[in-house]
Amino acid sequence: MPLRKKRNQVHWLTGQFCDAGSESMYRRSIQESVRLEFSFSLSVATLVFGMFSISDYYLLGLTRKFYLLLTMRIVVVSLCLFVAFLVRYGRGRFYRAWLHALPLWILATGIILIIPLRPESLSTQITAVVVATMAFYLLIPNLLTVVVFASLYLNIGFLVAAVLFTEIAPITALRIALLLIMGIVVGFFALLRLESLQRKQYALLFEERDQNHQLHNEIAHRKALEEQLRVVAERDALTNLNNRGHFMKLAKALLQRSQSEKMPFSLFMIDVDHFKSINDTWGHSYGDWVLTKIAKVCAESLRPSDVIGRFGGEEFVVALPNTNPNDAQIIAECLKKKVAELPLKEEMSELSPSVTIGVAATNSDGVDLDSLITRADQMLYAGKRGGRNQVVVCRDGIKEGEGRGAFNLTQ
Ligand SMILES: Nc1nc2c(ncn2[C@@H]2O[C@H](COP(=O)(O)OP(=O)(O)OP(=O)(O)O)[C@@H](O)[C@H]2O)c(=O)[nH]1
Repeated sequence: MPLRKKRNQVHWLTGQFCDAGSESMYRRSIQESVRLEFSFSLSVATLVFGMFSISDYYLLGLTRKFYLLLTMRIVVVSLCLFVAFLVRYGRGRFYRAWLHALPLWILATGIILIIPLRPESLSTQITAVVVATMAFYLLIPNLLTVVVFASLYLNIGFLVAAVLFTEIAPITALRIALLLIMGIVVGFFALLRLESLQRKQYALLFEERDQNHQLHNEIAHRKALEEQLRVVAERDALTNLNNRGHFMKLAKALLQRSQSEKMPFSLFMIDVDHFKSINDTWGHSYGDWVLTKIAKVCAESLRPSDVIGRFGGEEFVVALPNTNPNDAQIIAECLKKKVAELPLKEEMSELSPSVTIGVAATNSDGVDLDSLITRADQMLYAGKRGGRNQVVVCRDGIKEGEGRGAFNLTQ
């Protein structure tokens, strides 16, 4: 049998979970409602018990027996109401589980005590005992064992009192006993069914909650996987920048938007100078480290609206929407400066990293991303040919100047 099914198995005789852990968990979950229901049912039952003083008065008048009965009823009602209060509101040491059993025994004692005080009312008391037994079972749910013992005490005590204090024939005693047994049996099976149904319902709810939880975890796991896949599909593993494909997608959208809004758009091609010699001198892992540092400083120097990607090898590409050539040059110069100031590892102290940046800018509708990249690439190679470590700007296909200071703004 699967473990969960075994844990949720309900005992045929007690109506409780066979597994102690499940039972105590179930009890904890219903504790508050049991306390509320119990104190309410008990208060109503004891008040009804107290109201029988009216019939006592009509039958006995203001006699000694009436006063005795009245005193007994007042004591029973007061005690039971006090216990009902403790069960409902008692916290910590003022609340104990056995408080649920106590008032039932007090009430049962009260009912039994009526027989010696009013033996002539035996037939009425038989009805009262049957009704009280049913009330114990039906109005006080989730306490089957408590109720079983209290009802046995009530019924056996009542039968003994009836035999001792009334002069009934043995056959009548037997008939009363059978009637009382009937009440107990009906009450017991009614509550047993209720107890077992409630637990089965609880187990189903719990199972459902369990499955929901598993589903929730599964969804979270799939989302994390999706996110990982997205990162793999969109990001460059070394620098964590957009990879070439994703960059192209984002940059195309930015260019289209700039063109539809009639705003300028600029593009950088950035290439690390003499990167091969870095690899050759310090090894590939140091080369990787320098690449990630440069990628980081570039990404951090840009505006949130700009998009940067690794184009391949030691080459990066940046799309700058709403950026005219003048601003693009200022930004590119700033990037170049930051790369030159990069703090490096101690053993690389003689290295002064630099980048060459080719900049292409456009204002017109007809230019597509690929031709802009080609232009920026041409500027980059012009910069490399011109001695590296410089920014070369071209706008709308017209190369404006090379390096700092050689920048012509004429369109
Ligand atoms: N460590 C490392 N090296 C790479 C990576 N991608 C490309 N490279 C190396 O980068 C070097 C690029 O060399 P070149 O194309 O000759 O360019 P360069 O040495 O930077 O010279 P210039 O660009 O002309 O200044 C090659 O040696 C590649 O192997 C990478 O992800 N990690």
